[in-house]
Amino acid sequence: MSRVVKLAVIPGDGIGPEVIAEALKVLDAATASSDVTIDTTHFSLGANRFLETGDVLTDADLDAIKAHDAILLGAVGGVPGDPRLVGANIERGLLLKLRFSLDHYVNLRPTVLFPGVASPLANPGDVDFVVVREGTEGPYVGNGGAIRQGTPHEVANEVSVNTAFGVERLVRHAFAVASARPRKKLTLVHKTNVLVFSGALWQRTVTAVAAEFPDVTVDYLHIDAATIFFVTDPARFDVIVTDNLFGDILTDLAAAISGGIGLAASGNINPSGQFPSMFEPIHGSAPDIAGKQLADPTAAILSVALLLAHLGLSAEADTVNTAVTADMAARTGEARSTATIGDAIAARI
Ligand SMILES: NC(=O)c1ccc[n+]([C@@H]2O[C@H](COP(=O)([O-])OP(=O)(O)OC[C@H]3O[C@@H](n4cnc5c(N)ncnc54)[C@H](O)[C@@H]3O)[C@@H](O)[C@H]2O)c1
Ligand SMILES: CC(C)[C@H](C(=O)O)[C@@H](O)C(=O)O
Ligand SMILES: [Mg+2]
Repeated sequence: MSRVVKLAVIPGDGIGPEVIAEALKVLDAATASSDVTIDTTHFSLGANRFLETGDVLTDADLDAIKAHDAILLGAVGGVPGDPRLVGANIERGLLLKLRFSLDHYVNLRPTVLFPGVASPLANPGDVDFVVVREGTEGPYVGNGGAIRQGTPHEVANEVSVNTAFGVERLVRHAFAVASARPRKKLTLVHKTNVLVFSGALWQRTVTAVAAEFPDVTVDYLHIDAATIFFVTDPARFDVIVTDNLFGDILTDLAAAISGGIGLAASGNINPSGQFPSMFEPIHGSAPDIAGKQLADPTAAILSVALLLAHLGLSAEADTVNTAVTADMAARTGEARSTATIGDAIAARI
């Protein structure tokens, strides 16, 4: 009997719809001859929707999205600084609201330097690591405020919230990821020398959970030193566990050293399965290249592979990864449109 997967698709803004069109093309190809039917529902959400209707994410939208098995998102957000979007809070009111409401506490961001892909580093070595970024806490929670705004005496606070519950469940997940990989190495990245309260909680939690995973080697780096090693010796990393903000910044850097932001995929995972997990390229809506077919859809396509693997469709996920790997190996440096790359990858399936 055929399995039906209900997929919520949020193409979003800017290059989002362009890369999602290619991701869906590849998803179609990967599932065409399997016994899985992907039943997609498109949700028109993002800065454009806000400008048209004033809505960001209604309760009805959220309820409808929750009724799906998984979510595929392109990118949301307008031109940074667009005065019409000031106060709209698309990133917090939409993207972060989805991550928080659907309890996406694991933000999984793999980095692989694929054969044939050029890195800006002279000697990158064998780059193959995964950042396990916390997704529901840190300075992202919106615990802050400002007084005397707009005056020379303004005080603005943005509190980083770290709970024992939130840190422990994420750290345990990261250890499980590390334990399942050949090198079995986990690096905590933080700033324990300055962020002494949250740092102590993260450090203590890693030490405690390590006892459950004696096969995993544990390492620690301060965030500033980690950025050095990302550039000088990225092959040293296997699994990195870190907080929401450090993970955000590190994964754009990870993308840059492994061939560019157009190749970097991610999964916002709710491990319990209570809510649908969400898969998206790490990049944003790239207003500077939107509508020109200049965006690389590979990150969105690799996000489809993560989605398929998460749904237990590992054969289909492998098919997508193999097609992308072959396409990357065959890249000559010649510019190709977004659709040309999508077509080429779909054709390899
Ligand atoms: N997940 C998301 O929806 C998400 C993520 C990041 C940023 N944003 C939002 O997107 C908007 C633009 O943000 P930004 O400019 O800081 O970051 P961005 O990732 O959109 O763009 C940064 C640079 O990378 C390039 N780039 C991005 N994706 C690319 C691709 N697939 N192929 C080739 N080049 C690509 C862009 O052209 C730009 O030069 C903002 O509103 C921001 O808040 C959304
Ligand atoms: C748009 C923004 C809220 C988001 C984040 O900071 O998590 C983005 O940069 C990302 O990396 O997915
Ligand atoms: Mg980011």
